[in-house]
Amino acid sequence: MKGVLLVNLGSPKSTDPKDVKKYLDQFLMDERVIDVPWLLRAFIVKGIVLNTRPKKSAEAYQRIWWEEGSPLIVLSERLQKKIDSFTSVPIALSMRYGEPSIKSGLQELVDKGVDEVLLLPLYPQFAMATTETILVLAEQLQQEFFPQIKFTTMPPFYNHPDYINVLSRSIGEKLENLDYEHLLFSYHGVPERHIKKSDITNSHCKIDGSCCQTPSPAHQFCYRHQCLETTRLVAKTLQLKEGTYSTSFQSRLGFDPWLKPYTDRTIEKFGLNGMKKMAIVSPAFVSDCLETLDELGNEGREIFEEVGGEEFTVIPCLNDREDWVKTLSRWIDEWAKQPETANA
Ligand SMILES: C=CC1=C(C)c2cc3[nH]c(cc4nc(cc5[nH]c(cc1n2)c(C)c5CCC(=O)O)C(CCC(=O)O)=C4C)c(C)c3C=C
Ligand SMILES: [Fe+2]
Ligand SMILES: [Fe+2]
Repeated sequence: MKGVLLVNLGSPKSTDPKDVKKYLDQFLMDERVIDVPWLLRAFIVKGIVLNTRPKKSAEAYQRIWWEEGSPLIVLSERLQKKIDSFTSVPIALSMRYGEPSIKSGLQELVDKGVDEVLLLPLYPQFAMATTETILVLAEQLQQEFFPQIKFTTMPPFYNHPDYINVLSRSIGEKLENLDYEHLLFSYHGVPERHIKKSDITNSHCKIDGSCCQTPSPAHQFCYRHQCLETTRLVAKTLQLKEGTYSTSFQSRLGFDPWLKPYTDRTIEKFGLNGMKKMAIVSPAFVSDCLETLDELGNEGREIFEEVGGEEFTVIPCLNDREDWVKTLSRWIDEWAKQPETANA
């Protein structure tokens, strides 16, 4: 029998700094997130980051936490429940870090008689730190605990016409009655090194002005290309005028170069240049989370207002909006109708 595992990033169990520390430890010790040799990673994470960041991050989580729990988890659960009501395929929800784990999600499906699983990472664009780490862990778990399971993986949907239509509609609805000067597409950043590591041609990705616009097999795994494509396709769908929108990358950590331009500096530059009204959307996430609610909704707004900006509109993620639920349900049903596949 076929079943689906939706996988999102995960959040700490609570806003207690101890739980935040445990979550950050699991997250940042992942070799696909901080991709340096284990000893150096342990020194950076356990010796430096975990001594300072949990308190600050816990305060940020406190600002956005809901009565039911972490927004990212609550919104992912709502999405799962709604998809469940549209399709007869069993659907489980897991988080890559924290709970519910990928192991428990697979067990839930196996207990229902599932032996063919569609892994559906809830990330539109491929990244080593998101999609790849989910697939690697799922395969490890399969080998160790679930040898009877066959996996199929949903490819990144950054340019899928259904996704682009839903995303464009969600943005269009917000912009319709909004007086704004610029729409910023702000994607979660990654270190530039990650882009080069994922380049299957070993030579294409220069992270310059043009590599992501030059066709290449590297783009199957190029996070930067995929983000720029999402922006381009939405702008085309909404007929946004050149110069009224742009792309930036948020949430950098550490001192290595990350994808540029950086969102915080871009917002600041806009305000310093006299912009008064801007809107921002974050299509690397399908569920609102710390990075949209606090980093954009609080910190981003503060930066803009400090340099003279007046209106800062954060467009929500797709969350559990009906057209998104129906799109995912349709993708799932289409996959479920296909004949059984070999182990992917
Ligand atoms: C080296 C560090 C990080 C990389 C690389 C990275 C990539 C990456 N992350 C997301 C999605 C999310 N990240 C979130 C939080 C978050 N991310 C990092 C670090 C890296 N992310 C940290 C340390 C944190 C924790 C918060 C903090 O302390 O500031 C979240 C929010 C989680 C939540 O609970 O709401 C999401 C979602 C993507 C898509 C990505 C690469 C493309
Ligand atoms: Fe992150
Ligand atoms: Fe590229």
